[in-house]
Formats: sequence, C-alpha cells, structure tokens
Amino acid sequence: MPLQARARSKERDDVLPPAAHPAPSASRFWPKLGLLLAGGMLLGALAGGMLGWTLQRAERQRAAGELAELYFARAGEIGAEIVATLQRMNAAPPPRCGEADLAELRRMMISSRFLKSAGRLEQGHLVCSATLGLLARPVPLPKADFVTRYGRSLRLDAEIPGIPGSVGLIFAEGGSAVVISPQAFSALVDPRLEHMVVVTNGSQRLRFFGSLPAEAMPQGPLVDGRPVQVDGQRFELRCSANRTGCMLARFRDPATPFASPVVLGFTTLGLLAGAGAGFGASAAIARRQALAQRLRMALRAGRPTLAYQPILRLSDRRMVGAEALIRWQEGGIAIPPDLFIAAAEEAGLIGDVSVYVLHKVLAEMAETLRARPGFQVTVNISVQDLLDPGFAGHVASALALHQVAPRSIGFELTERSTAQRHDIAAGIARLRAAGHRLYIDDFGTGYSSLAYLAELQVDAIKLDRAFTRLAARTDHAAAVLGPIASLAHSLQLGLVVEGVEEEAEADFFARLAPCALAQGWLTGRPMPAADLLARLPDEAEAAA
Ligand SMILES: Nc1nc2c(ncn2[C@@H]2O[C@H](COP(=O)(O)O[C@H]3[C@@H](O)[C@H](n4cnc5c(=O)[nH]c(N)nc54)O[C@@H]3COP(=O)(O)O)[C@@H](O)[C@H]2O)c(=O)[nH]1
Repeated sequence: MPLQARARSKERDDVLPPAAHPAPSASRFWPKLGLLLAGGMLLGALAGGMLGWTLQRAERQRAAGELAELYFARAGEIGAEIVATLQRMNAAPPPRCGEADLAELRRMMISSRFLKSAGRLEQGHLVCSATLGLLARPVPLPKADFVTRYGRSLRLDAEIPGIPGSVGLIFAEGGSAVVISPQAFSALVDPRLEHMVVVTNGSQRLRFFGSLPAEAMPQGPLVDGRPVQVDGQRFELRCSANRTGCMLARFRDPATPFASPVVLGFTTLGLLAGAGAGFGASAAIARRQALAQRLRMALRAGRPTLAYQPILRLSDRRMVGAEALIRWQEGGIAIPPDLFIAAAEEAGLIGDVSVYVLHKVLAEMAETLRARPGFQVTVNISVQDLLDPGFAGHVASALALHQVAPRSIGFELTERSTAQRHDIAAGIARLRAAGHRLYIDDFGTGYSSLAYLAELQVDAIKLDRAFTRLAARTDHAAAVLGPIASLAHSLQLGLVVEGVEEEAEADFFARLAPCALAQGWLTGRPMPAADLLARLPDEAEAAA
C-alpha cells in the first residue's frame, strides 16, 4: 500500500468512533429470542383466549336460546295432553264417580305418560279419583297458586288429596283435576342450563320451577327472543307460542374457561401463532443483526464505495454540488442502502457509516473541493450523529487533515422522530457554527413539517420526490407547491428539489423558484467520483 494511502487508512481508523454498541453476540441474541418468543406466545394466547372466549360466549348464548325453544316444544306436548284430558273428563257423560266413570279415569291414567292421577271435584273437594276410587269423605284441594288465562287453576308441589306425603302438580278445570309428576316439566330442561320457567296470565307471574330462585324473577316485560339481565348476567328468553310460559336460560359457567374446547382451541392456536410471530421477529432481528455485523466488518475493511448524484442550479443548469450516497456489494450483489442503513441505525452503527462516508468523500473529492470553493458535497447524517457531542469535533479534525473548508461539506438530515428536538437543534447549531450547511431531507414526509423548521434552524430543505411528482401530473401543482416555495423563500431557506426525473418538472420548478437547486435522474444517476469529476466544467469554463 502506498505510504499516503496507508496514512489515510490509519487516519480513518483513528477518526472512526468506537462502535456505539458492541457487535451483537449470541449471548445477546438468545435472551432476546426468549423474550420475543415468550412475549409472542403470551400475547397470542391472550388474544386467542379472548377471541375463543368471545366466540364461545356467543355460541353458548345461541345454544341456550335454542335449548329453551326446544324445551317449549316438548313442554307443549305435556300441556296439550293436560288440556285434552281435562276437556275429555269434563265432557264425559254422568254419572260422575260411577263405576264406568272411574274405569275411564283409570284408563286415562294408565295410557298417559304424564298423569299420576285424575279425579272429580265438587265445590273444591276431591270426591273420587282413578287411584283412590270413591272417597268416603271428600278431601279439600289445597289453595290454587295460580289461575291461567283460560281459567285452569294450578297448584305447585301440592300434597295429593287423600295420599299424604305425595306431591304433584295439580291442574283443575270445572269439576275435574289431574295430577302430574313434579318432574314432568323440569326433566325436559337440559341440565347444563341455569334457568327459570315462569308462567303468566297477563296480570301475575309465577316461578313454575327452575334453578334460579323466585327473587330472580325479571321485573320488565318478557318478550320472546329479547334477553334479560339477572344479577348482571345475560339470560336468553324464550316464550311458549300462546305466551302462557317463558323460560330464561343461560349455560352454566364452566369451572375454568379452558374447560371449553373453543377457548382451549383458540388459546392454543393463539399460542402457536404468537410463537410463530416471535420466531419471525427474532429471525428478522437476527438477519438485521447479521447484516449490521457484516456491514461493520465491511466498513472496517473499507469495502463500501460511494456514488455521487449531481445537484444542478435550475436557473442555468450548472452543477453546484453532489450528494454522496453509500454503496455496498457483497459477493457481487448490491445490498440496497435502505436495508443496511436501517440495520445500521438499529445496531447503533450509523455513526460509523456517517464518518466512513465523510472520510471517503474527503479522500475522493478533497482536491476538487479545495479547487472549487463554490462546489459542495452533501453527506447524509442521522439523529444519532447530532446527539453525539463529539461528532462535530470528528468532522472538524477530518476536514482539517484534508484542508477542506467546512462550507464544502453539507449535511442532510432525515428527521423522523419528534423526541429530543432540543438536543437535535443543538447538534445542528454546532455544525452550522463550524461553517457547514444543514439540509432537511425528504421535506414534506413524516414529521418534517413547518413547526419543525421553526424549531430546527437549517439552511435549506430538500423537497421529497413525492411532491416533485406532482409538478407535471396535476393541475393543482402550483397551489400545493407554491406555498412551500414561498415559505422557503420567506424563511430565507434554500430549496433543493429531489427526484427530478422529467424536463417538465425541472421547468415547473425553474418558474416557481428560480433560485432552487435540482437533483434526480434528470440531473444524473448516482455515479462514481471519477465520472462526476469528468462532468465538472474545467476551471476556465466555470469562471466564464
Ligand atoms: N445515513 C445515510 N443514508 C444514506 C446514505 N446513502 C444513502 N442513504 C439513504 O438510503 C436511502 C436510499 O438511498 P439510495 O438507494 O442511494 O437512493 C438515492 C437515490 O438513488 C434516489 N434518487 C435520486 N434521484 C432519484 C429520482 O429521480 N428518482 C428516484 N426514484 N430516486 C432517486 O434517492 C435516494 C437519495 O435520497 P435522499 O437521501 O433522500 O436524497 C435514502 O434514504 C438515502 O438517504 C449514507 O451514506 N448515509
């Protein structure tokens, strides 16, 4: 290596700041992987569990409503049989309680699935029945609990007259009564339901039976299909077709949410998805860390190169500067700057990139910069550079080594965060005080707003190419871009139009802001230093 080059290389190593963060190592990766995995699994399980729980609750509500409907379909058969039996008994020819009558009552009882007994009444007393025959002394019926809107009286859990200790449901109408097994209706209810069956006659409501106590009786209107709240719980409500009975029902809560296969299934799915996401994120981080690690080595070996994109003055199309853009190839494959710059920022390596680029610019362009004081190369820097109090000092010593004036090197900042504005402004002020020009890159995107300009004292804005595109593609371009140009002018800020690809765009901005500079495919693709220097007019021509 020639002496001079070796001295430069040594000088770069001296000036390159120690890496802000040590190289990522396995000892840092595994805990991160563990955290991401555990976090992903936990979040996934929680999200899956909640989704499962919500789906399962909706499904349970729907199923509770269906079971209540099913109940009324079955209970209707018993009710219909009771009504038919009472009507047949009342229509039977006299004499009541005679041999033929009692034989008929017994036949009805035997052939019925629900009837425990059937009997004849006189003035509220049982006088004969299918089970007891003709009573020597009439036995009074207990007081009715409820009278249906059709005039049938109902006694719940009443002692069956003449059979002490035996209870049943007694329905009576006219001179006839039937006794139904107390379980006849309740056995139809699905045991998984928490429920109450209510009978109504328009003015009165009675808890017929159920797992809910009478105090839980809802007070508001009972409308088929409209859920009711009991003790903060939602109960589905279904009523019989003739609206004489309603049932409130909900599924009993499982002992644990995971007892439900839906919740368990979704939780497991969530867990797996979370683990997958955790693995994916760790793999992405690992890839970026590996990329940053390779970049670190490439920088140390001096492999990345620079490309320069010409910047022209729009008024006379003369080249007044260039932007230095880093390029990195590995195994003959160019790695996109977007990718490795982001990885470098994440790994705390961006300071090394900035200093590397600065040194390479000085190595490649110092002579030109010394010879052409009006020519400026801009270097991209990051917020991390500005927050580093030593950065301006590094820059000053590098420039001094190459005897390049600070005005020959400008800095471009893409600010995307709203945090630490005060410290960023101080970093900008340090560089400007040293004689550098500062540019806000990609103006118009992210947080680079007007408020931002007032806070960060810069020299110029570089208009993002998304705005440049508007110039030739919309009738409203002047309305949108005019105010930006006037603002830059009134704040005495320079304007660099980025991404100029077409003549029409250059013409538009030349009319709108004659002092503006332009950069883009139209001014030239990023190119090696030698090609850029070849495009510079010679001194005499430049002076002319
Ligand atoms: N911190 C650093 N960031 C850097 C450095 N070098 C580049 N970068 C940033 O990476 C991003 C991508 O850059 P690159 O792929 O180099 O793209 C640049 C130009 O090639 C592209 N460009 C220029 N003119 C046009 C155009 O007319 N049309 C079009 N579609 N693209 C064009 O724009 C990129 C330059 O943009 P900007 O920096 O905003 O002026 C990019 O964000 C770079 O900033 C580095 O050394 N350090």
